[in-house]
Amino acid sequence: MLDRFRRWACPDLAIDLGTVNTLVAVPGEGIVVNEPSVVALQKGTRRVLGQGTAVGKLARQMLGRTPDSIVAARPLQDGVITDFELCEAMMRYFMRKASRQRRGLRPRVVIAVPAGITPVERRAVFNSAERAGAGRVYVIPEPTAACIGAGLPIAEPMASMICDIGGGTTEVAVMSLSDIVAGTSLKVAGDEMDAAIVDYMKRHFSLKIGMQTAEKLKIGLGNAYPLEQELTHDVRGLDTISGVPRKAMVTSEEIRQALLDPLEKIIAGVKNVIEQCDPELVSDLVDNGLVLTGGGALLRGIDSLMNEQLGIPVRVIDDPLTTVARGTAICVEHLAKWRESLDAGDE
Ligand SMILES: Nc1ncnc2c1ncn2[C@@H]1O[C@H](COP(=O)(O)OP(=O)(O)OP(=O)(O)O)[C@@H](O)[C@H]1O
Repeated sequence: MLDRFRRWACPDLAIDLGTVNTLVAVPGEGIVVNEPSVVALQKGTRRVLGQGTAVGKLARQMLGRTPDSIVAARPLQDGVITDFELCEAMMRYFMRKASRQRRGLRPRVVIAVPAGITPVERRAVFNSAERAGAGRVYVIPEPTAACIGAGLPIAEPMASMICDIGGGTTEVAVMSLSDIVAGTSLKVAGDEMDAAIVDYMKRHFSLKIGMQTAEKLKIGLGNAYPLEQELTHDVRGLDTISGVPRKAMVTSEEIRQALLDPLEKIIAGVKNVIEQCDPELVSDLVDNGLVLTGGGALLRGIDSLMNEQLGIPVRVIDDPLTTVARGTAICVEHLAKWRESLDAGDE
């Protein structure tokens, strides 16, 4: 009864703290916050603009376009907190936005983090969340949350395989009997794909473009496998020879070429995880295949490329950008059942 009242007064929160996007879900309400992991600051200070509200969508609009007095920064890189203070400010803003927090009541929070996180990086997550206003904090490995969100039968004595391609990290894991039996965290994901496009445009078009333009090209034209109808797109940037702004036309074949290197690294990581598995589990994978999730799973043809290279069925989950948040929310909803297996930060 008391627990029900506490949950009503101050709902528990599920947080997918991502390099590019942060999502917060509330049991019974679904995803209530889905915003970029960006904070805008007054240059030379640690003050978040707008009295702590220049966070997320508003701050993202400022990225790369800010006047000299304003800096837009990301508190996470490669899936881990690199700016503790900013992460705390960002979490405080998102948690306030998500909960009907009453004075003095602190929500219980479950946060999804990369499986390969170090003890220091993990401690930073607990500290940031607590200082941002959380009560009891638990962390769950992202691949576990992704498998739960994807509805994979992870409690069964058979292999379920997930590859979560985010912005900063790609998490690959094979789960059986509710445990990760083999896995890896690669620091190759959406950001590295954007950087590969920036590099390609410089080398092949003598055109300097920003990371946001590269991301737009990746989303608009990006692909991993030949398309039935190839696409083209105009791109604007700075001519690196003449030093003046210029337009160029890019094709989907060229973007596919640009993305070759990061995609090869991700596929090599998946192969490496399969090699770590017992032959019995490998034989399960032949039937059950690989499930792709995270924003990178939206890259056109990535399932076909992986299927061709790995020889197992590969499918992209519906709504891959929210899988981890949805899986974390299921844990929050059944916290009494999951509590024992979650990391509560007690040394
Ligand atoms: N249609 C698309 N095609 C290719 N990539 C996409 C598409 N839509 C989004 N992305 C990419 O997905 C990435 C963000 O995915 P996601 O929100 O899953 O990452 P994250 O959780 O913030 O990162 P991480 O898990 O590494 O901390 C970005 O790099 C974005 O450019």
